[in-house]
Amino acid sequence: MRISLSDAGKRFNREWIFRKLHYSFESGNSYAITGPNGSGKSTLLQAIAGALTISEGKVTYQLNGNAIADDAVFKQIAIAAPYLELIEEMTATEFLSFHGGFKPFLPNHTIPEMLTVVGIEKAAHKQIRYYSSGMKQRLKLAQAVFSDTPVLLLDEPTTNLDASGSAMYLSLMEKYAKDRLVIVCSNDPHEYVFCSQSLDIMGYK
Ligand SMILES: Nc1ncnc2c1ncn2[C@@H]1O[C@H](COP(=O)(O)OP(=O)(O)OP(=O)(O)O)[C@@H](O)[C@H]1O
Repeated sequence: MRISLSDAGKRFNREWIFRKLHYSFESGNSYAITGPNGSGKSTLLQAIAGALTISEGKVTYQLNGNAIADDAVFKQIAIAAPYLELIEEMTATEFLSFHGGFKPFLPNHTIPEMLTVVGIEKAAHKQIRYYSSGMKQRLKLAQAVFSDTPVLLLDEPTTNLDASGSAMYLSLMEKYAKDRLVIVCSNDPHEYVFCSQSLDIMGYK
């Protein structure tokens, strides 16, 4: 998978968040998008995900050398981000099962196994509304990381996680980031320690 931005720019009202961004993201690599609070990391990630229309330039997607239509892109991308809501009325088991109906999970991974890996197996049948913020974050990571997609987008992946949760996240990356295209938006070097490439959004103002 290859995601290319050419001359990409995004403006909210009169303010350019980023501009003249030429960059290609390729499978087998992990990228960090860095920059201070409010600099536009999440905005850029949303543009990469195809969830936000850019104001100028182009975002294109290629799988094995073939262009992917914009409306087929979502099947290729899994994302975990603070602004993406869980369905609070569901249990974690129901939520992952519902999600798996749209986007299959990696083969040979059952829902109980996924919940065990992220450490919330005891709450498998508890409604998400009663989860702590760290438990919700663990569920978001499970949903994204175990999706069978070539692209994995993570915005502030260790938000609300304790030390064991942060270690769990890094071991997930060690196991499930290889061969995929992973992009992490972060201010915290611990979250992107495994990334080989980094893009400082302040260079595109
Ligand atoms: N829908 C919107 N309408 C107007 N302005 C917006 C909108 N979304 C984001 N912004 C602005 O765009 C800028 C970049 O926000 P963004 O959330 O992308 O930054 P960030 O680098 O991810 O920040 P943080 O590190 O705090 O998460 C901010 O000034 C923000 O107020």
